[in-house]
Amino acid sequence: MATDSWAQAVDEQEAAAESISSLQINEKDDKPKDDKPKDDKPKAEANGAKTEGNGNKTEEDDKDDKAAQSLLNKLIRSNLVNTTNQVEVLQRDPNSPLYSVKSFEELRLKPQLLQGVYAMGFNRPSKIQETALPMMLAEPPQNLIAQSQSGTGKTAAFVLAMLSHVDPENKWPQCLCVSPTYELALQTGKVIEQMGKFYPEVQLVYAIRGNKLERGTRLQEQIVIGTPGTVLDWCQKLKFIDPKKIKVFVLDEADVMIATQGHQDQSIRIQRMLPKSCQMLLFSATFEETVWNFAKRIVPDPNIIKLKREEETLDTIKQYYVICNSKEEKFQALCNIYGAITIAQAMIFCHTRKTAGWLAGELSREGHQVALLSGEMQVEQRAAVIERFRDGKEKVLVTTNVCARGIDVEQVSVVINFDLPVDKDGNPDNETYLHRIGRTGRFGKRGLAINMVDSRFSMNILNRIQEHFNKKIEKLDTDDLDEIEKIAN
Ligand SMILES: Nc1ncnc2c1ncn2[C@@H]1O[C@H](COP(=O)(O)OP(=O)(O)OP(=O)(O)O)[C@@H](O)[C@H]1O
Repeated sequence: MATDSWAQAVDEQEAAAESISSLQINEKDDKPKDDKPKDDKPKAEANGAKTEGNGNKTEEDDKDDKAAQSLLNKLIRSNLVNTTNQVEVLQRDPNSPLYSVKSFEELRLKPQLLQGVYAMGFNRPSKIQETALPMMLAEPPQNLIAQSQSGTGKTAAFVLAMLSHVDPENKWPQCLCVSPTYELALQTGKVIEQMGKFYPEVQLVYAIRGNKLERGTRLQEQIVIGTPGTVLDWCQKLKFIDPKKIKVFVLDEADVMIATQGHQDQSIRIQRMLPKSCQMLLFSATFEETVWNFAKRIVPDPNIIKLKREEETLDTIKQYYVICNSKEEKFQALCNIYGAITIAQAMIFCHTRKTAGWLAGELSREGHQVALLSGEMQVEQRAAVIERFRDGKEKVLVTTNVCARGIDVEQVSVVINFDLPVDKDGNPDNETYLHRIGRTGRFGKRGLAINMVDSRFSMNILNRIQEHFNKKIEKLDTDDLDEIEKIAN
């Protein structure tokens, strides 16, 4: 599909890739192992708690790590790594974000919650769960700003923290969790319901548009999950919640809550109503530097879990790019991919509603079961589309950025960037890129991310994304079916 007009751009691409390889070598040689600024040192680390990437390993730990690594290598060599036991293998690989040395029992969860965790099929905590939970459950409560790769169990971590902190005897809201979208609030609410299944004394209420309560209501539910506007109304105007009684405040997808003007105003106004003693927990897979600094300013004395740039991408998600010359060629490439590999479910991201609508139409004509989701739809409609997709009623979801974050659908094996994510100034939107590709490869599953490049401009965006994450994105020729087949193995 590549044409001559692309030759130069491809050369630039390959040159960029080469410079990435050499960058990697330099990074290893020159960069200090821990590049966190000194004052970022988590309090809990000082207390002896283990945090990601700390240097306090004992010889015994090293031996364990080596043994785990050697077991992993053996398993890989003997082809035992398949999708069913992959999570288990990753949980024993010290380099994986799913690695843990503790069991859920050791995290001292209430028996009802332990039962909930096991009923959800979780065997061991992930790295973020193992690291963040002791910090979140410590007494006196400590604030936390935490970053961990997409799909590594952040939601489960802060849900367990909220459920642990609730006093079921007290019939009023004690934990407040704010999500950027209606769909995400619903999804997180589901996790609270599942995890709290054996803890029926704890109740949950959704502060989302459409949930109209009578004036004068005083909520009895201990956990409130919602979107910032409605939560603010419930605290301030309608007084359904007494903010002074809130013990835990969670900002999910914290970077977008801070970076988006409207969300930021509302979140800060909510925060100002909370008591000084209220624990603040901020979670996201991405924190751009300025947002990170802002977060540190608004959260008093926080514990910090931060990824190094090269840790942000997941090795379980293989990334490719395809060169095309028009949207029709991109569509053809997509058909070739579908013709060559079995795709359980796919999410396809477009830059505009118009392209998304066009693409959904073309895919339907080809016989695919397609769902279309874009920003102009009513939130309830959007939630219904996601629910159908989650249930497998449609196999392809064509969407814009509205769905880039947080949505957790295990069966998504491929993410296609039909258009690469750019911000309003035409620069690469690295954070959105990471969130989009993170819709696949959930909790150790393998995933494919395929980027469609259709101009010199988008080639440049792709190069800059590679440079940002210091991660090579391989070229894929979608005219060669054997080559496509290979990437799925
Ligand atoms: N310890 C665990 N063992 C097995 N599966 C888990 C565990 N923790 C979470 N999961 C599952 O992994 C998937 C991803 O988890 P979750 O949605 O919490 O990730 P996340 O880090 O919040 O993702 P995102 O960054 O996309 O918001 C979910 O389907 C969840 O049920």
